[in-house]
Amino acid sequence: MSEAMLRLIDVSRVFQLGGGLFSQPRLLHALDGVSLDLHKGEVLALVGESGSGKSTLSRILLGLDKPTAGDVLFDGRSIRKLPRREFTQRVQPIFQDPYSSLNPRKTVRQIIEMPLILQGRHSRAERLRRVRELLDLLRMPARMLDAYPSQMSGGQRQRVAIGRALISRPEVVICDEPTSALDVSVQAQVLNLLMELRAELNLTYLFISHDLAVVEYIADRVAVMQAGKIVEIADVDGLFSRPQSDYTKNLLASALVIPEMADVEPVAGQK
Ligand SMILES: Nc1ncnc2c1ncn2[C@@H]1O[C@H](COP(=O)(O)OP(=O)(O)OP(=O)(O)O)[C@@H](O)[C@H]1O
Repeated sequence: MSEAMLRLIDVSRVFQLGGGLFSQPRLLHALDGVSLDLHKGEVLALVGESGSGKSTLSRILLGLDKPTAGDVLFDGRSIRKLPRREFTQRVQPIFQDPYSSLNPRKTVRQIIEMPLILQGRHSRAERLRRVRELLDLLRMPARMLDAYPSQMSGGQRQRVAIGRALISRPEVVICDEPTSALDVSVQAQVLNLLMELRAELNLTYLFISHDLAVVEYIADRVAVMQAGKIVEIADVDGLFSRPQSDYTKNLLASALVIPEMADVEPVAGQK
């Protein structure tokens, strides 16, 4: 496997909860000595139950939060020492909810070109050319340029959020549950689009998801988190066919329960 684009070295993040005049604060170890490499060109999925630390890890990888201990390297350099502008150009997020992450008062064109405006290096014509190019890549018609988020479907909004992430030509994309707010029928289209874009643009993905079926479909490797630690990391086939830790085995077993049935009370007299 090729070199690490992002490398977490023994990263911890401790939150102080509560505490007052007469009580000590409680320390919550959201991340506890996590070391992890994201290799160039791979899709590394991060799974684990709610509260295991996935979002905290992604916020630290994006430089939106700082570790209490340890370091994060991007392309061999500590992100603490990288100019913020360079880092945000090369590492971009795609979040779960395209409804709240898009400004309802901006058009598709204005939303997608915003990162280029912030960079301040592109003429108006150059920005429009890049947005048009991206719409093509996103399989969206050029007439959508002037549409507002309220005029679009959930899938189209997530395509726009993907466009905004890709306009600055990043190398790494941190996808935090990018399809979980979408209808099942639209999820597959957006996942396929993400995979095509990865091949066309040579992208590297860290892909956070609760949905193990999605992970099995999209990932090359899977890291499993429990209570702030990585308990297992393996190639996707190995992890699904030969899970090593009890935690991973339980996670896979619970995913086999049909969600609709899990909430149904057994009928009296039946098991
Ligand atoms: N800003 C914060 N202040 C205090 N505690 C926090 C903060 N952010 C996260 N935590 C705690 O850290 C732990 C890990 O949270 P995190 O959101 O990273 O988990 P997660 O695996 O992403 O969960 P989910 O899948 O539900 O999003 C949780 O116990 C959470 O309550």
